[in-house]
Amino acid sequence: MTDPISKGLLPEGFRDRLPPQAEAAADLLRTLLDRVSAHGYERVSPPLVEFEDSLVTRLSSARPQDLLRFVDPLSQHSLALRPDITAQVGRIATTRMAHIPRPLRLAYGGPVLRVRPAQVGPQREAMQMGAELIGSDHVDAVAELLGIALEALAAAGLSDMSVDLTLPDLVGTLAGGPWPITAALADMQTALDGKDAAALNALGAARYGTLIEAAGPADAALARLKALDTAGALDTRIAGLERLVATAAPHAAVTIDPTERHGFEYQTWIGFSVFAEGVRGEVGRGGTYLVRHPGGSEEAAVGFSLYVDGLVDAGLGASRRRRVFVPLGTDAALGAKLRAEGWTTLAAFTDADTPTRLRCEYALKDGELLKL
Ligand SMILES: N[C@@H](Cc1c[nH]c[nH+]1)C(=O)O
Repeated sequence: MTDPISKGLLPEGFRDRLPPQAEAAADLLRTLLDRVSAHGYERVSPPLVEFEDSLVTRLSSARPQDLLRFVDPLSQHSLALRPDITAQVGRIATTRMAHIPRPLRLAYGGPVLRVRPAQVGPQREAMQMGAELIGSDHVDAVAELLGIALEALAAAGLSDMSVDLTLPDLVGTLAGGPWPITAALADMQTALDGKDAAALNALGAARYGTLIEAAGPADAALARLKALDTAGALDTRIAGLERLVATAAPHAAVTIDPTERHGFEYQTWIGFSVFAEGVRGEVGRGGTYLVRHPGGSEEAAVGFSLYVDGLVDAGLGASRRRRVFVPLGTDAALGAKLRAEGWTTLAAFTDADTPTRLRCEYALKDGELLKL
C-alpha cells in the first residue's frame, strides 16, 4: 500500500525547494526588491490569508472557484489564501494608507496560491513580487513601472527579454463608441480571445477582425492600429503605446496584441507581459487598474508582478559563494575573517569530515587557502 504521508509526498501542485534553489529564490527576490525600493517603492507585507469576500470583491482578479478556501474554525468566517498580492495592496492603499499623499508607491514579495496553476507547469504556489503605484494610471506612471520591471529583471540576470503590450479595455471602448455591436460583448470577447475571425463574422462584427490582424511586432502593429477608422477613439491609446514601446525597446523586443485579455482580468487601458529566452511561461505582467475605496469611489493605479519561480527554474540566482573547508582545531578568527570577505565556511567536527563530504572547493591548510 502506498502511504503518501510516510513517503513525504506533497499534495499535487506543491513542492519543496532544496539547496541551492531555495537560496537562489531568496537571492532573486532580494535583488528584485532592492531595485524596486531604489525607485522609492516601500515594502508592505499583507497576510497570506484574508476574508474570501474581500479578495473576491476588491478586484475582479479572483473568482471564488479559483481560490483555495476554508472556514476558520475560530471565527466561522470563510477565509481564502491570496491568489495575487495586488488586490491586498489595493486594500491597504484605500484603507490604512488612504491618508498618505498620492502617488503612493508600494512593493511586496511573497507566496500566492491558486486552486489551479496560474502559470505554465503544475505548480499551485508561486513566489510573486511586485510594485504598485496608486493614484495615477497616466502613461508616465506606466512607463516608470514598465521600466523598473525590466531594470529589475536585468539585474536578476535576465537577457533576451520580450514585452507584449495589450489594451484590455479596447474592445469595450470601441463597442461603446465608434464601433457599435449588436452581439453581446462577452460573445465578442470570446471570439477575439480565440482569434476567431469566422466567429466575429457570424456575430456581425467582422471589422473587429482587423484588431486580430493588427497583432505583431510593435512598429507594424502601431501602423495598423493608426490606419483603423475609429473616429479618434484610439488616439490617446496609440500615443501611450508609442511611449511604452520607446520605454521597453532598449531592453526588450516589443510586440503588441491589442485584444489579448488572458491574465488581464482587472487591468484597464494598458496591460503588459514580459517573457524571456530560457524561462517557461510569463516572467511577469502588469498594467493599469482601479482600486475601490470603502465609500465606493475608485482610484487609478498601475503596477506589475514578477514570478520568481520561473527565474529559479531557469538557473538564475545561483549562489556564487565559494565553500571553504575549515579543519578541526582552526583558530575561529580565521573563519570569521573569511566570512567577512564573503566566503562560506564549513567547519569540521571530526576527522571523518573531509572537504569532499562537506562539498568544498577550497580548504584552509596551515592557515592558507587552497583551491582543491
Ligand atoms: N498582479 C497581476 C499583475 C499586476 C500587478 N499590478 C497590476 N497588475 C498579476 O499577477 O497578474
